[in-house]
Amino acid sequence: MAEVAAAAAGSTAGAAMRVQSISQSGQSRVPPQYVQPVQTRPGNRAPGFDNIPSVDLSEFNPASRDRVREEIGPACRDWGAFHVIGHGVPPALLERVRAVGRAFFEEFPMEEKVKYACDASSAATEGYGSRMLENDDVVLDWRDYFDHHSLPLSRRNPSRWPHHPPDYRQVVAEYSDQMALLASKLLGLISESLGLPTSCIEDSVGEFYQNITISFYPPCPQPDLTLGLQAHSDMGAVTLLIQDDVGGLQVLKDGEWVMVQPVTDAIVVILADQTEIITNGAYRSAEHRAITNGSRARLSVATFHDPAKSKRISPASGLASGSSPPRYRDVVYGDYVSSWYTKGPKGKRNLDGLLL
Ligand SMILES: O=C(O)CCC(=O)C(=O)O
Ligand SMILES: [Fe+2]
Repeated sequence: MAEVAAAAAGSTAGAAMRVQSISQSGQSRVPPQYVQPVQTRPGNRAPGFDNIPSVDLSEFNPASRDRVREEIGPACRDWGAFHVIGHGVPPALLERVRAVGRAFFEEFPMEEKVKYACDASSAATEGYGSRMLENDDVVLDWRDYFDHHSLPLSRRNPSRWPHHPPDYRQVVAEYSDQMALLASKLLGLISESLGLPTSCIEDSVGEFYQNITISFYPPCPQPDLTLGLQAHSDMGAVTLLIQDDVGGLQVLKDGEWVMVQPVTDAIVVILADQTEIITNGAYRSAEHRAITNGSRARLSVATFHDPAKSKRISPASGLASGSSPPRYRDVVYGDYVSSWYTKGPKGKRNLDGLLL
């Protein structure tokens, strides 16, 4: 342990232990804080499904809109997560954002990385971090990350983002804009697939508060005992995620963990909790987690689209009236976020707490 502590000593703010430092120290066992209790360990793969569903948005025009809606509806209802292909975001940009992320984690020395450390004493601050929750009694995730506050533009300050490689900031800014456009297009289709006006869900969410989190999961000496990221659903409206070819994202489907197999150039769409509330439970947020890998480092880039903290979220009137009353209590989004960070995700317990 002394070596691990020494290897992690490069961290300053909050003295957070960096998973990458532990991984590089070459220990054959993970420190005890990373060992999951038996019931949440990765276990065996579910035999039932090879992958989450896939929806092709190419040739997206008024004539194909019906087909796309018909595919998106069941994917949202039965899974809450699906791949989109033919999404119009240039594959070179997806590759570039993965490359700049990898460069930060793998080419920057630790003493440079920690200059960007996020404020470990409060939740979801921008920068380089290793712990999602402040609470000390939780099992730790085998993950380091960099969180960027990217939209609205008033929150975007690229001077707080890594300065290397030289195009890091420009790539992340361009990626942010492309993801917001795609999120808006998807929320429109998702609304239509429920018979709602195109803008219904986006109007309920309001202006997007977008964060981009690049997660880095270093090789783990005990992948059977650990999780890269504990089971959770995302808090906001919709998450767009890309991963590399290592794979490790899993989605819970009918009580079994299904591997999200990497699909070249695809983007994973993950419905988040506010969309479940707005659709009055017609569409469910996806419970998901990341497992670790014994030999290869894995990188993912998750782009979250959330309401403003002051926004009150409630089921859409078109889905919660007459014979189908509201199934969720209204919530001010900022209160939802505070409670999520205080209690921790434990699957979907925060959303379940709003059920009427
Ligand atoms: O790395 C992944 O695949 C999952 C990331 C994720 O779920 C998150 O950041 O909320
Ligand atoms: Fe997530």
